[in-house]
Amino acid sequence: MSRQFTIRVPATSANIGPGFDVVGLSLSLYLTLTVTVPLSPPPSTYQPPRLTYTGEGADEVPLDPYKNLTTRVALYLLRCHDIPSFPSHLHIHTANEIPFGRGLGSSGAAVIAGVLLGNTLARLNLPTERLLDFALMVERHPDNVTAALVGGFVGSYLKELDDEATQAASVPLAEVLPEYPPDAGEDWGRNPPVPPRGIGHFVRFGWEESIKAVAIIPRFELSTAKAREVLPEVYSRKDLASATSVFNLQRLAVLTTALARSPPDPDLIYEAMKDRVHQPYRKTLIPGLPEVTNNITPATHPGLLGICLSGAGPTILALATGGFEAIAEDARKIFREKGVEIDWKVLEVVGGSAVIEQAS
Ligand SMILES: Nc1ncnc2c1ncn2[C@@H]1O[C@H](COP(=O)(O)OP(=O)(O)OP(=O)(O)O)[C@@H](O)[C@H]1O
Ligand SMILES: N[C@@H](CCO)C(=O)O
Repeated sequence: MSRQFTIRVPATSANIGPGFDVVGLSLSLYLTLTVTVPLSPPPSTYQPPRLTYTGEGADEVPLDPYKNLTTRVALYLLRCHDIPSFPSHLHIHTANEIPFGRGLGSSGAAVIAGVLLGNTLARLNLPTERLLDFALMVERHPDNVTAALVGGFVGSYLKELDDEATQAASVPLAEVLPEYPPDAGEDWGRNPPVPPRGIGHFVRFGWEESIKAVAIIPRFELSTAKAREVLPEVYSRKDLASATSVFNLQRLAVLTTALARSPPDPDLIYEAMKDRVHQPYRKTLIPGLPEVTNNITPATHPGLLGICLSGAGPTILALATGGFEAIAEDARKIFREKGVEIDWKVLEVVGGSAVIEQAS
């Protein structure tokens, strides 16, 4: 006899141009975990989870449960609730459609899957806001994880915490997700830091359902860490006064409502999806980025609404109501001139994560 449940987490695109670290959109590519928990495992010795995996990232993802991001996050949640280890003889099969390191929120999805895995295994029934606290202890910008958890077009901020809570939320990642010893047994030493309550806050914006997302996905990986390293450590006073921050704030304020309007207005949205905070710096890592975003416009490509870098890149996200193939194939030509090959998909904006218990 066994208990079986499935966890399904969508891909996400963060930023949508001006909303750096603020907005995210959940998209119809999924990370799916099928979890089997034996109800009466052999009594003899403890057996750690057995991981199997198919799909995107299969050639690089660790199958050791003490090294894999999803299971390490699940163990973090369990240990914060005084549960020292996974149930014995657990089997977790992952089927993944979200490419790694492309700006489609693969790590955010893996973190949310881990939080939901811990929550469901231990039947903790934590509310969404508390699940988000745990996710934010691992992935410290809220845009991807919030959209992956709650779904849709979402804006989020991190609450200003008091000194004690700020310290608790800023512990090094190595303490949240320690390197477990290779001969991991029952005794892990002291428990990891429990997240303060109410770190992340969010709101779901409206979304006009005729708008689809064309993901133009270069065939190379770019880690978020590397794409954050190229951002300036300090923005100048001139940048903050006008050129950068006001430019982005003006556009973001318009964008959050413009994407809910029917029919969507391409002139308004194309301009509102421009950015000066992160994309100009990331072009050094993504050959063809400015050429694609400047040359594919509503005037040249009817149906296009706006175009931006997806998350930390290298994927380009085009929001459109039609003309998908022309948008993607013209982007392909521009990228090819720079020596970059791409794949593309038309994605829907979807709901958030789901956990489905199978009747046993
Ligand atoms: N399903 C998964 N299982 C385990 N680890 C994963 C999984 N998906 C992603 N990861 C880890 O996350 C890394 C990619 O994270 P990274 O933040 O660099 O990019 P991304 O999340 O795909 O893009 P972005 O944050 O810009 O949307 C992978 O190299 C891998 O280490
Ligand atoms: N807001 C993040 C998203 C990537 O995880 C960034 O652009 O770096």
